[in-house]
Amino acid sequence: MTTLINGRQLADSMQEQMRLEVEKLGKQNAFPALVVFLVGDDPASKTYIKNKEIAAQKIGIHTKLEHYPSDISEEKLLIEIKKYNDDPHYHGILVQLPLPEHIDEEKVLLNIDPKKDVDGFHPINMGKLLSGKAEAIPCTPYGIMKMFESYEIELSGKNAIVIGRSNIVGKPMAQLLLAKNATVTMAHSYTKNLAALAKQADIIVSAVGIGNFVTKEFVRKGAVVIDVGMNRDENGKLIGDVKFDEVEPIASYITPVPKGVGPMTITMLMQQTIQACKRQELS
Ligand SMILES: Nc1nc(=O)c2c([nH]1)NC[C@@H]1CN(c3ccc(C(=O)N[C@@H](CCC(=O)O)C(=O)O)cc3)C=[N+]21
Repeated sequence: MTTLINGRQLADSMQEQMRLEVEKLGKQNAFPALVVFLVGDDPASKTYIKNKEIAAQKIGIHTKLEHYPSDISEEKLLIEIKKYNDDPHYHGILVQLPLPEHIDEEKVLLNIDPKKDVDGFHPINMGKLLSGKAEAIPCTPYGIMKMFESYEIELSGKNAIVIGRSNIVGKPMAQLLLAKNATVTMAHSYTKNLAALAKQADIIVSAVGIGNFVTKEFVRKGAVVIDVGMNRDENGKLIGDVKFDEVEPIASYITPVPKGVGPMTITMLMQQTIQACKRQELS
């Protein structure tokens, strides 16, 4: 029997809790607000941002979109970010990635006030994640941890493999699993015998960005399979990294795409905006 991890449903119930919390905060004169920077017109980025706005509206978080043409200079972008660092009405700042080639992503992230870094991408927050005392945690891995918690999936002593080593998903995911006492393998494009390695794992998290990459050869009977992929097939349909139809019968738990990890990413962003607001307004 395979359990489908319903990210959409978990996201909805968490967002309803957050709505109540935001209502209470309002009575204390604290109104969570998030600014989202979008540079250029990448259609995928626009979809994500639209979904963030829908969630924020449901919860009662104020959002503002700062949309710039793709040729904005790095200097100008940094000036715009600084304005929000200094604006006490905004508690969270998110700069949608990826940025155009001519802008140094690391420099931009370094210029967000770490207190307002609701993505957890600032080097200070990434460093704190390593020491186990992070305030902001990258939203996708954080949302996956909430899925494990909600479905009571045991991590301690389990063999987990994270496929993909990006700063925003793979690396923080591995740290969070490690903190819950999993034995973590990090795999990437240079890893040898990947399918055989993955087949030893109790938990597989795939964040490679290649459709149908994880086939049944990767999955041991009863493994937990988490699909972070957001890929398009030849017809433009959204698909994950996992070849769902053949992996689903083997897995004990599996996330779908869409309505799996994606909605949880957005939910955790909202949660961290609320936390940032509380820290900035109530202390
Ligand atoms: N600074 C920054 N922070 C991010 O958190 C960030 C980012 N940059 N850049 C891009 C990635 C990707 N990401 C997603 C958000 C929502 C869905 C989402 O809503 N997915 C829906 C469907 C979306 C669709 O239909 O295309 C689902 O899976 O059900 C997916 C992916 C956030 N990211």
